Amino acid sequence: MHSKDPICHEDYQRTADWLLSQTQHRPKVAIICGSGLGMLADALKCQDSFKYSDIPGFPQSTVKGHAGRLVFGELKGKTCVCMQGRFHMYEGHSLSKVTFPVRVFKLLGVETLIVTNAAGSLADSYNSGDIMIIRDHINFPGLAGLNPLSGPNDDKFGPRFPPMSGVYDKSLRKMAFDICKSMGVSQYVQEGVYCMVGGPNFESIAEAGLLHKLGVDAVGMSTAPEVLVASHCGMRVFGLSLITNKVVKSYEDNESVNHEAVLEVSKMRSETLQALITELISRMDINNNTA
Ligand SMILES: O=P(O)(O)O[C@@H]1C[C@H](O)[C@@H](CO)O1
Ligand code: HPA
Repeated sequence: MHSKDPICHEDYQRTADWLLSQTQHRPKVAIICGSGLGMLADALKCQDSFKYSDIPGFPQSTVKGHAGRLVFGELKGKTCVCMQGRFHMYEGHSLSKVTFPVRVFKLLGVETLIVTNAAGSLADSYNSGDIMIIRDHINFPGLAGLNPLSGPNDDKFGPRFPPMSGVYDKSLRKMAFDICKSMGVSQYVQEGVYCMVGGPNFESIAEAGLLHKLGVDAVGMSTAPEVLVASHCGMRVFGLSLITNKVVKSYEDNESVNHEAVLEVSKMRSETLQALITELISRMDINNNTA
Protein backbone atom coordinates (compact mmCIF):
# COMPACT_ATOMS: atom_id res chain seq x y z
CA MET A 1 0.00 0.00 0.00
CA HIS A 2 2.65 2.52 1.06
CA SER A 3 4.96 1.62 -1.84
CA LYS A 4 2.36 3.08 -4.22
CA ASP A 5 1.84 6.11 -2.01
CA PRO A 6 2.10 9.14 -4.27
CA ILE A 7 3.78 11.45 -1.71
CA CYS A 8 6.84 13.04 -3.34
CA HIS A 9 9.48 15.57 -2.29
CA GLU A 10 7.43 18.49 -3.61
CA ASP A 11 4.51 17.50 -1.35
CA TYR A 12 6.67 17.73 1.78
CA GLN A 13 8.17 20.98 0.48
CA ARG A 14 4.73 22.48 -0.22
CA THR A 15 3.59 21.83 3.36
CA ALA A 16 6.87 23.13 4.79
CA ASP A 17 6.69 26.28 2.67
CA TRP A 18 3.10 26.90 3.78
CA LEU A 19 4.10 26.58 7.46
CA LEU A 20 7.12 28.84 6.96
CA SER A 21 4.82 31.44 5.45
CA GLN A 22 2.43 31.27 8.45
CA THR A 23 4.87 31.49 11.38
CA GLN A 24 8.06 33.33 12.25
CA HIS A 25 9.22 30.37 14.35
CA ARG A 26 12.10 28.34 12.90
CA PRO A 27 12.22 25.22 15.08
CA LYS A 28 15.31 23.08 15.64
CA VAL A 29 13.47 20.58 17.87
CA ALA A 30 10.25 18.69 17.17
CA ILE A 31 8.20 16.86 19.78
CA ILE A 32 5.61 14.20 18.97
CA CYS A 33 3.09 13.75 21.77
CA GLY A 34 1.82 10.25 22.52
CA SER A 35 -1.68 9.29 23.66
CA GLY A 36 -2.91 11.68 26.32
CA LEU A 37 0.40 13.58 26.31
CA GLY A 38 -0.68 16.56 24.22
CA MET A 39 -0.26 18.92 27.16
CA LEU A 40 3.49 18.76 26.56
CA ALA A 41 2.77 21.59 24.09
CA ASP A 42 1.26 23.76 26.82
CA ALA A 43 4.72 24.74 28.04
CA LEU A 44 5.53 26.47 24.73
CA LYS A 45 5.62 30.27 24.92
CA CYS A 46 4.63 32.67 22.09
CA GLN A 47 2.58 29.97 20.42
CA ASP A 48 1.47 29.77 16.82
CA SER A 49 -0.82 26.80 16.40
CA PHE A 50 -2.50 25.18 13.42
CA LYS A 51 -5.24 22.60 13.24
CA TYR A 52 -4.09 19.64 11.15
CA SER A 53 -7.20 20.13 9.02
CA ASP A 54 -5.92 23.61 8.05
CA ILE A 55 -2.42 22.47 7.04
CA PRO A 56 -2.13 21.57 3.34
CA GLY A 57 -1.18 17.92 2.90
CA PHE A 58 -1.41 17.01 6.60
CA PRO A 59 -3.28 13.83 7.60
CA GLN A 60 -6.04 14.02 10.24
CA SER A 61 -6.00 12.59 13.79
CA THR A 62 -8.82 10.19 14.58
CA VAL A 63 -7.82 8.85 18.01
CA LYS A 64 -9.08 10.19 21.36
CA GLY A 65 -6.23 11.85 23.24
CA HIS A 66 -4.65 13.13 19.98
CA ALA A 67 -5.97 16.68 19.54
CA GLY A 68 -4.73 17.25 15.98
CA ARG A 69 -2.83 20.51 16.38
CA LEU A 70 0.65 21.57 15.39
CA VAL A 71 2.05 24.05 17.89
CA PHE A 72 5.13 26.22 17.34
CA GLY A 73 6.71 28.13 20.21
CA GLU A 74 9.65 28.71 22.54
CA LEU A 75 10.78 26.47 25.39
CA LYS A 76 13.38 28.17 27.56
CA GLY A 77 14.40 30.25 24.55
CA LYS A 78 14.68 27.27 22.19
CA THR A 79 12.29 27.18 19.24
CA CYS A 80 10.24 24.00 19.00
CA VAL A 81 7.35 22.52 17.08
CA CYS A 82 5.04 20.09 18.81
CA MET A 83 2.56 17.61 17.37
CA GLN A 84 -0.47 17.39 19.63
CA GLY A 85 -1.54 14.09 18.21
CA ARG A 86 0.20 11.61 15.95
CA PHE A 87 -0.91 9.29 13.19
CA HIS A 88 -1.03 5.52 13.57
CA MET A 89 -0.95 2.78 10.99
CA TYR A 90 -4.08 1.20 12.50
CA GLU A 91 -6.09 4.36 11.69
CA GLY A 92 -5.70 3.37 8.06
CA HIS A 93 -2.93 5.86 7.24
CA SER A 94 -0.15 4.64 4.98
CA LEU A 95 3.25 4.72 6.67
CA SER A 96 4.22 7.63 4.40
CA LYS A 97 1.30 9.56 5.90
CA VAL A 98 2.18 8.45 9.44
CA THR A 99 5.68 9.87 8.96
CA PHE A 100 4.74 12.80 6.70
CA PRO A 101 5.26 15.42 9.45
CA VAL A 102 8.78 14.18 10.20
CA ARG A 103 10.01 14.97 6.70
CA VAL A 104 8.18 18.29 6.80
CA PHE A 105 10.04 19.05 10.06
CA LYS A 106 13.32 18.21 8.34
CA LEU A 107 12.51 20.78 5.66
CA LEU A 108 11.66 23.32 8.39
CA GLY A 109 15.20 22.89 9.75
CA VAL A 110 14.49 20.55 12.66
CA GLU A 111 17.60 18.69 13.83
CA THR A 112 16.33 16.78 16.87
CA LEU A 113 13.16 14.71 17.21
CA ILE A 114 11.70 13.89 20.62
CA VAL A 115 9.09 11.12 20.44
CA THR A 116 6.79 10.15 23.28
CA ASN A 117 4.23 7.38 23.55
CA ALA A 118 1.99 5.51 25.91
CA ALA A 119 3.00 1.86 26.23
CA GLY A 120 2.27 -1.32 28.16
CA SER A 121 5.10 -2.94 30.10
CA LEU A 122 6.39 -6.49 29.73
CA ALA A 123 9.41 -6.05 32.02
CA ASP A 124 8.52 -7.55 35.41
CA SER A 125 10.19 -4.73 37.32
CA TYR A 126 8.17 -1.93 35.63
CA ASN A 127 5.02 -0.35 37.06
CA SER A 128 2.24 1.82 35.65
CA GLY A 129 3.38 5.41 35.78
CA ASP A 130 7.03 4.56 35.09
CA ILE A 131 8.85 6.60 32.48
CA MET A 132 10.99 4.53 30.13
CA ILE A 133 13.81 6.19 28.24
CA ILE A 134 13.94 4.28 24.95
CA ARG A 135 17.33 2.65 24.34
CA ASP A 136 16.29 0.76 21.21
CA HIS A 137 13.24 -0.59 19.43
CA ILE A 138 11.89 -3.70 17.75
CA ASN A 139 9.76 -2.74 14.77
CA PHE A 140 7.45 -5.70 14.12
CA PRO A 141 5.64 -4.15 11.14
CA GLY A 142 9.05 -3.11 9.75
CA LEU A 143 10.48 -6.62 10.12
CA ALA A 144 7.47 -7.85 8.15
CA GLY A 145 8.08 -5.34 5.34
CA LEU A 146 5.73 -2.55 6.44
CA ASN A 147 8.32 0.17 6.40
CA PRO A 148 7.92 3.89 5.60
CA LEU A 149 11.24 3.72 3.72
CA SER A 150 9.99 1.04 1.32
CA GLY A 151 9.56 2.09 -2.28
CA PRO A 152 11.82 4.39 -4.28
CA ASN A 153 14.41 6.03 -2.02
CA ASP A 154 14.39 9.83 -1.85
CA ASP A 155 18.15 10.50 -1.83
CA LYS A 156 17.50 14.13 -0.85
CA PHE A 157 16.40 12.83 2.56
CA GLY A 158 18.86 9.97 3.11
CA PRO A 159 20.48 6.75 1.90
CA ARG A 160 18.79 3.62 0.57
CA PHE A 161 20.11 1.42 3.38
CA PRO A 162 20.24 3.41 6.62
CA PRO A 163 21.83 1.85 9.71
CA MET A 164 19.52 1.43 12.69
CA SER A 165 22.11 0.87 15.43
CA GLY A 166 22.59 3.62 17.98
CA VAL A 167 19.56 5.57 16.74
CA TYR A 168 18.41 6.73 20.20
CA ASP A 169 21.07 9.29 21.03
CA LYS A 170 23.29 8.16 23.90
CA SER A 171 24.19 11.58 25.21
CA LEU A 172 20.55 12.70 25.32
CA ARG A 173 19.65 9.49 27.19
CA LYS A 174 22.34 10.21 29.74
CA MET A 175 21.27 13.83 30.02
CA ALA A 176 17.68 12.70 30.65
CA PHE A 177 18.82 10.36 33.43
CA ASP A 178 20.81 13.15 35.07
CA ILE A 179 17.78 15.43 34.89
CA CYS A 180 15.53 12.76 36.42
CA LYS A 181 18.01 12.38 39.26
CA SER A 182 18.02 16.11 39.92
CA MET A 183 14.20 16.15 39.75
CA GLY A 184 14.11 13.37 42.37
CA VAL A 185 12.09 11.02 40.16
CA SER A 186 14.73 8.35 39.33
CA GLN A 187 12.80 5.73 41.29
CA TYR A 188 10.27 5.49 38.48
CA VAL A 189 12.57 6.05 35.51
CA GLN A 190 13.71 3.06 33.44
CA GLU A 191 15.66 2.51 30.26
CA GLY A 192 14.59 -0.20 27.86
CA VAL A 193 13.46 -1.61 24.54
CA TYR A 194 10.19 -0.45 22.97
CA CYS A 195 8.39 -2.75 20.57
CA MET A 196 5.96 -1.53 17.96
CA VAL A 197 3.04 -3.76 17.04
CA GLY A 198 0.37 -2.88 14.48
CA GLY A 199 -2.65 -2.58 16.80
CA PRO A 200 -5.37 -1.51 17.23
CA ASN A 201 -6.04 -4.50 19.49
CA PHE A 202 -4.04 -4.86 22.68
CA GLU A 203 -1.96 -8.05 22.94
CA SER A 204 -3.30 -11.53 23.52
CA ILE A 205 -1.74 -13.38 26.45
CA ALA A 206 0.22 -15.63 24.08
CA GLU A 207 1.52 -12.57 22.19
CA ALA A 208 2.47 -10.97 25.50
CA GLY A 209 4.40 -14.15 26.39
CA LEU A 210 6.24 -13.98 23.07
CA LEU A 211 7.19 -10.32 23.51
CA HIS A 212 8.36 -11.03 27.05
CA LYS A 213 10.58 -13.89 25.85
CA LEU A 214 12.03 -11.60 23.18
CA GLY A 215 13.20 -9.19 25.85
CA VAL A 216 10.74 -6.42 25.04
CA ASP A 217 10.35 -4.00 27.95
CA ALA A 218 7.40 -1.98 26.63
CA VAL A 219 4.96 -2.40 23.77
CA GLY A 220 2.95 0.17 21.83
CA MET A 221 1.50 0.97 18.42
CA SER A 222 3.65 3.84 17.14
CA THR A 223 7.04 5.56 17.26
CA ALA A 224 9.22 3.16 15.23
CA PRO A 225 8.14 4.53 11.78
CA GLU A 226 8.69 8.16 12.88
CA VAL A 227 12.08 7.28 14.36
CA LEU A 228 13.11 5.41 11.19
CA VAL A 229 12.28 8.35 8.98
CA ALA A 230 13.90 10.88 11.33
CA SER A 231 17.08 8.86 11.56
CA HIS A 232 17.10 8.29 7.77
CA CYS A 233 17.22 12.05 7.20
CA GLY A 234 19.93 12.59 9.79
CA MET A 235 17.96 13.82 12.79
CA ARG A 236 19.07 13.13 16.34
CA VAL A 237 16.39 11.11 18.17
CA PHE A 238 15.30 10.88 21.78
CA GLY A 239 12.32 8.77 22.89
CA LEU A 240 10.23 8.31 26.03
CA SER A 241 7.54 5.74 26.77
CA LEU A 242 5.11 6.38 29.56
CA ILE A 243 4.13 3.02 31.01
CA THR A 244 0.36 3.28 31.29
CA ASN A 245 -0.36 -0.38 32.08
CA LYS A 246 1.26 -3.72 32.73
CA VAL A 247 0.53 -6.04 29.79
CA VAL A 248 -1.56 -9.02 30.93
CA LYS A 249 0.74 -12.05 30.75
CA SER A 250 -1.15 -14.69 32.72
CA TYR A 251 -4.39 -16.58 32.09
CA GLU A 252 -5.02 -16.27 35.87
CA ASP A 253 -5.04 -12.47 35.63
CA ASN A 254 -8.54 -10.98 35.27
CA GLU A 255 -7.28 -7.47 34.50
CA SER A 256 -7.61 -6.01 31.02
CA VAL A 257 -6.37 -2.77 29.50
CA ASN A 258 -8.43 -0.12 27.70
CA HIS A 259 -7.69 3.21 26.04
CA GLU A 260 -9.47 5.26 28.76
CA ALA A 261 -7.16 3.81 31.41
CA VAL A 262 -4.17 4.59 29.18
CA LEU A 263 -5.26 8.24 28.94
CA GLU A 264 -5.85 8.44 32.71
CA VAL A 265 -2.28 7.34 33.54
CA SER A 266 -0.84 9.63 30.84
CA LYS A 267 -2.52 12.56 32.56
CA MET A 268 -1.06 11.53 35.92
CA ARG A 269 2.55 11.89 34.73
CA SER A 270 2.08 14.78 32.32
CA GLU A 271 3.68 17.41 34.57
CA THR A 272 6.78 15.32 35.22
CA LEU A 273 7.18 14.58 31.51
CA GLN A 274 6.71 18.23 30.66
CA ALA A 275 9.37 19.26 33.19
CA LEU A 276 11.79 16.57 31.98
CA ILE A 277 11.43 17.48 28.29
CA THR A 278 11.65 21.22 29.02
CA GLU A 279 14.88 20.77 30.94
CA LEU A 280 16.29 18.43 28.30
CA ILE A 281 15.65 20.97 25.56
CA SER A 282 17.02 23.80 27.67
CA ARG A 283 20.29 21.87 28.07
CA MET A 284 20.59 21.07 24.35
CA ASP A 285 23.23 22.84 22.38
CA ILE A 286 21.03 24.61 19.83
CA ASN A 287 21.39 27.91 18.05
CA ASN A 288 18.07 29.45 17.17
CA ASN A 289 17.47 30.68 13.64
CA THR A 290 15.09 33.51 12.98
CA ALA A 291 12.70 33.94 10.07
O1 LIG B 1 0.32 7.33 20.16
P1 LIG B 1 0.67 6.35 21.22
O2 LIG B 1 1.66 5.34 20.75
O3 LIG B 1 1.08 7.01 22.51
O4 LIG B 1 -0.69 5.57 21.52
C1 LIG B 1 -0.81 4.40 22.30
C2 LIG B 1 -0.96 3.19 21.39
C3 LIG B 1 -2.40 3.30 20.96
O5 LIG B 1 -2.52 4.27 19.95
C4 LIG B 1 -3.09 3.80 22.18
C5 LIG B 1 -3.64 2.68 23.00
O6 LIG B 1 -4.26 3.17 24.18
O7 LIG B 1 -2.08 4.49 22.96
N1 HPA C 1 -0.15 -2.50 24.23
C1 HPA C 1 -0.01 -1.80 23.09
N2 HPA C 1 -0.09 -0.49 23.05
C2 HPA C 1 -0.31 0.19 24.18
C3 HPA C 1 -0.45 -0.48 25.40
C4 HPA C 1 -0.38 -1.90 25.43
O1 HPA C 1 -0.51 -2.55 26.48
N3 HPA C 1 -0.67 0.47 26.36
C5 HPA C 1 -0.63 1.67 25.72
N4 HPA C 1 -0.41 1.49 24.41
